[in-house]
Amino acid sequence: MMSEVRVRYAPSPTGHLHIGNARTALFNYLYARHAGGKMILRIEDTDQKRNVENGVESQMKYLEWLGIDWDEGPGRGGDYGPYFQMERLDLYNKYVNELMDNGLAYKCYMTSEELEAEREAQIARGEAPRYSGAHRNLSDEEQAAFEAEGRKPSIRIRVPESVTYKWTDVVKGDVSFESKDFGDWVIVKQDGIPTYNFAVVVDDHLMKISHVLRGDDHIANTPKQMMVYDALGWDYPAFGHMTLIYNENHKKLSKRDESIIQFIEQYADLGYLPGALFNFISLLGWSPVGEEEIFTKDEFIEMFDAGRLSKSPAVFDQQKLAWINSVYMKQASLDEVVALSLPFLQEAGRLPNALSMEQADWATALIALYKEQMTHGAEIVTLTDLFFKDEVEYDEEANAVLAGETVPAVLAEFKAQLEAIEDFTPEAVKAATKATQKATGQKGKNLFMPIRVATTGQTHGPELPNAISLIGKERVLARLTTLLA
Ligand SMILES: Nc1ncnc2c1ncn2[C@@H]1O[C@H](COP(=O)(O)OP(=O)(O)OP(=O)(O)O)[C@@H](O)[C@H]1O
Repeated sequence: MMSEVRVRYAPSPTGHLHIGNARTALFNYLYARHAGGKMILRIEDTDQKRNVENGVESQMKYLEWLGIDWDEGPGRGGDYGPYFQMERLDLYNKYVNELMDNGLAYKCYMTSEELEAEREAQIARGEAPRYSGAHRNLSDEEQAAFEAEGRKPSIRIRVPESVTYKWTDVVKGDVSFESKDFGDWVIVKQDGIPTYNFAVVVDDHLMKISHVLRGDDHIANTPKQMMVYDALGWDYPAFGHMTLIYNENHKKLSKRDESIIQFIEQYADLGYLPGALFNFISLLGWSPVGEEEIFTKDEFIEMFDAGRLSKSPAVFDQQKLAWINSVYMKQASLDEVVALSLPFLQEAGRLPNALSMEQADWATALIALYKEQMTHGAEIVTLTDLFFKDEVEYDEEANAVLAGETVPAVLAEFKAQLEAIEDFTPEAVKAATKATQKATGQKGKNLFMPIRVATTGQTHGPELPNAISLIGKERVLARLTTLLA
């Protein structure tokens, strides 16, 4: 019987969740859910200098926002809270001691200055720098002397001399590394905290992880981790190293890159829909069979096949994300799109926070007008600019339309028709347009373009009678008066 599929997403809380991290989390999630297995979240917080405030909360909050959940953990604020490595130090120590007792790990007292000098000398000799093994075989007396000097040891694993570490990677196929290319490396730092590559192995083993799926920035860590599996007599999990997500300048997305909008939180704050992000990220470095690109989460779970993971890096294309989000906005109900967009109009001071019934109806009609073309919630503010100001600006294209010979007659008639309207509804505006056509003999482009441009300042835009009705009688008449003066 195949053992249960158990995967994990293991971020360091050194920043916020970006599109690249989220892709790694999401593929683990799809892999687990497709196989009916388990997903585990583990926070790798041992590099304490690099941890940022709220890093953990933010990682968890935006995984959940995306719809990625996990199955077990000791809990922090809930049954399924993640595992935290800093809460597991005793466990790591137990295995460090086991290796020390077996002679597979040892104390090294070299200072950072001594290590640096060793490195420089190796580089000067044209050798690849690596730990020389100087403290591999210290006697008890030598160790005691270093202790007496007040030196604090780190602990290094003994790397075997000529072992080939090879595995069949879920993504990359056969991969191998030679042990001779590694010096004995540190498993416990001088401050007593285990290093990443050691803690990961203890955790992956104890958490019974069956498949380690991570970004290929980790590929050179895998042979080191295999050394720990071997030293502790444990079986390896399957490894899969997914290609990374690059930005449009072909640089790896990194938590520290502030030049592009790349954090999930930023997209949530801009009024993107979680389902759209989930859909978009699922297509980064993975493709379903066929041309279709819009799928629900359940469909992705059903279809997911690690054999279709791409072998070349995927580029994060913000325009494609905007397009996918616009598809989701079209599919969403008007209520959902209003709930998503209205707060942006309120934050921008366009509408009060507490709306009267009339204001709420007006805002709903306004948002409905743009629902089909919006790419995200925040965009409503710029899209609807013309509804909130008295004067509109006419650009070159607009002025060219307004310079038409028959335009003054059309606008004068239209203005007269609007003045007579009592209830300024889209239907009434439509009727006024018809009446203008009759009175002036102008139709088609010659009728609609001057009216559209004069009232909105734009040559393209949403449903015209609705837009004019929402701009309001007073403002529309003022615009026409200014133009006709
Ligand atoms: N650009 C990326 N594309 C895909 N996966 C990534 C990318 N960057 C990181 N990952 C993956 O995200 C997971 C969490 O990694 P980690 O928390 O170290 O984030 P990080 O973004 O690499 O951090 P930093 O940029 O600060 O080094 C790892 O599996 C890593 O391989």
